[in-house]
Amino acid sequence: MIFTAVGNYIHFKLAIPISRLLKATSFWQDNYFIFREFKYFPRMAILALVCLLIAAVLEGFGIGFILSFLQSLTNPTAPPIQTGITWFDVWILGVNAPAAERIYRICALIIMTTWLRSLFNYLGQVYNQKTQLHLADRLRRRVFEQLQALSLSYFAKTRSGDLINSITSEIYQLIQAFNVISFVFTKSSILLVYIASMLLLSWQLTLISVMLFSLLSVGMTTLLGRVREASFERTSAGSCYTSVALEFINGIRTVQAFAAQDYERRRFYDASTKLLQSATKSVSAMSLIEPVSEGVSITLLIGMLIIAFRFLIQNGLLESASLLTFLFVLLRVAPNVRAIDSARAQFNNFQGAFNNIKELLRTDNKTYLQNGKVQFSGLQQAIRFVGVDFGYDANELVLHNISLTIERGKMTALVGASGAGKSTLADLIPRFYDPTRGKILIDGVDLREYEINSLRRKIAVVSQDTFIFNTSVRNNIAYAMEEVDEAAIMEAARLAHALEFIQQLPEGFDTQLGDRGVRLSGGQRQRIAIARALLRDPDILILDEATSALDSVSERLIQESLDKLAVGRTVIAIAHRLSTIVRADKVVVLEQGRIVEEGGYQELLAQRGKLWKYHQLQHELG
Ligand SMILES: Nc1ncnc2c1ncn2[C@@H]1O[C@H](COP(=O)(O)OP(=O)(O)OP(=O)(O)O)[C@@H](O)[C@H]1O
Repeated sequence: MIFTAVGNYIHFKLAIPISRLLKATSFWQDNYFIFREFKYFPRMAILALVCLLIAAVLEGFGIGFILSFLQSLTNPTAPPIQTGITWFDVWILGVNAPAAERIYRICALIIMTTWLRSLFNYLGQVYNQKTQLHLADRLRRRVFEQLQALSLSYFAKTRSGDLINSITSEIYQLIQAFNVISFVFTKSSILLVYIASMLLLSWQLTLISVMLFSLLSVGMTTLLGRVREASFERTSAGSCYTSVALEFINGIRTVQAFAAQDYERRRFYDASTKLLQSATKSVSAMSLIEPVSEGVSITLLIGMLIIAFRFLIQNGLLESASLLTFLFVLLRVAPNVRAIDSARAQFNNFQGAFNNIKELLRTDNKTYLQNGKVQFSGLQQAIRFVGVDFGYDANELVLHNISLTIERGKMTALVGASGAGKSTLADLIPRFYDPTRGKILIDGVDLREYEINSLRRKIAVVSQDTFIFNTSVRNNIAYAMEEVDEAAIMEAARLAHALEFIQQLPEGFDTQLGDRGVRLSGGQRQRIAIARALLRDPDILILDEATSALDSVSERLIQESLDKLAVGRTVIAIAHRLSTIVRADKVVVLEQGRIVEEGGYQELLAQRGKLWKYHQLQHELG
């Protein structure tokens, strides 16, 4: 018991000096958000630990048997090593049997423990890897849920390259870190067993070894700090590299059109060089750990030998044979200590990834849209904006004191110069953002009280930048809808005047559209978007420059379809071309985020105000 307690104490001293232990405590607290994931697969994690622990204990037994074997060979007349457990000593070790038989028994035991250790090591590794893969899966899901819950403003402020880097490379690194943790666990368990056997041989030498190796570990802390620092730099360089690469790929047309290959090459090479430099720094710092650790531990071993010889053997406190055996064990201990130091270095190397994922999963510094409970079954009367202010940045308002009523079944058009805030105003209705001040009521209920998905399911938005997924035409039109009638998809495509070009595609509705719909023209993408909106049969239809990418003939045809679709629905239309909104029931003119005119189209024209000016301008420009 005492030996185990001392061993435990010494083991911790050896593997993690006090200062590191304190840091480690805060480390567990800091990273609890990741460790708590283990509760979802406790059986696997526990099995991994138990198997690795059994393997470590078996390794200890193996060493004990080897020691016994060596002793039997070098000094056959000496009394055999015994465990003190009578049945084990008599029946297994055969202490009463002749020397030759004892040697055979020990050989058999060495072979058996080696095989058993290998088996448990294998099982431990399998469960360990499985645990890590499950952990990676859980973390990926958590990150995804976090991204789903975040307000759009977060995405406006964050580089997509950073997010992709977190979801891919950083999570991978984090899992590598867990690999290192289990490695340290295994090695520490083995060390514990070694230290117990060292204590049996000489507690004085054990104490000195533990103190010296602890000093070595403390000395390593400075080096580990450098590794940690380098890891943060590498994470940031990795994010930057992914962002640059992503922008280059996404913007390849613009890059080529502006003959910006040299400019992009410089950006890419810079990012790649920074990644190289930070990775080299981290590798150099890490590579230093092993040789330093090796040099110091060999020096310590020789020092031990001198101390033992000078003080213990000469004073008769230790026999030479015991010293040799002790050194044999110590020689096996040293590589384990070095391995643990290296693993600590590697672990520090992953700190950047830990911080990155932790930062991404933090909830206290991000904006979320609060979900309501009221199910939205459809607009009954009107959408009312009451004194709404909004700013993407709280200090810089984009909309000022908007008070507006959008009546059910009517078409409301938003008109104004570029940047006046039309799209922003429309974005508040499906709650892409919440007002900074004031409120929006639907049938008298605050928008925030509605269950967000029930609300969004009744709204369709056709915007200027349509996102086309890399899947078939059919799946793009019926995006995220299950069990949709084929005839309904065809009808939506027909109404959006998309049927003509879809039927000419090589595989019709089954044609894969490529990343972001690169295989379609701007106008074709817009038609797919209109078909997508029509298929949803929405209650509220937001058309934000929905026909801007179409030629005038297509625009007229689709406008007719949209007009038909608009019957009985509430439509909010944003258009620069006034011809598309002449049938609007109400026109709202915005200027620098303020409503400056509101009324029927003809009525406003008659007033010869802002709308009339726009009208005149467009008329003059033809
Ligand atoms: N995601 C965003 N983050 C920060 N500012 C934004 C964001 N989107 C728009 N803005 C700013 O808000 C203001 C209003 O933009 P908005 O897109 O609503 O104008 P708009 O009237 O629809 O213009 P356009 O007719 O050119 O589409 C602009 O000054 C714009 O720079």
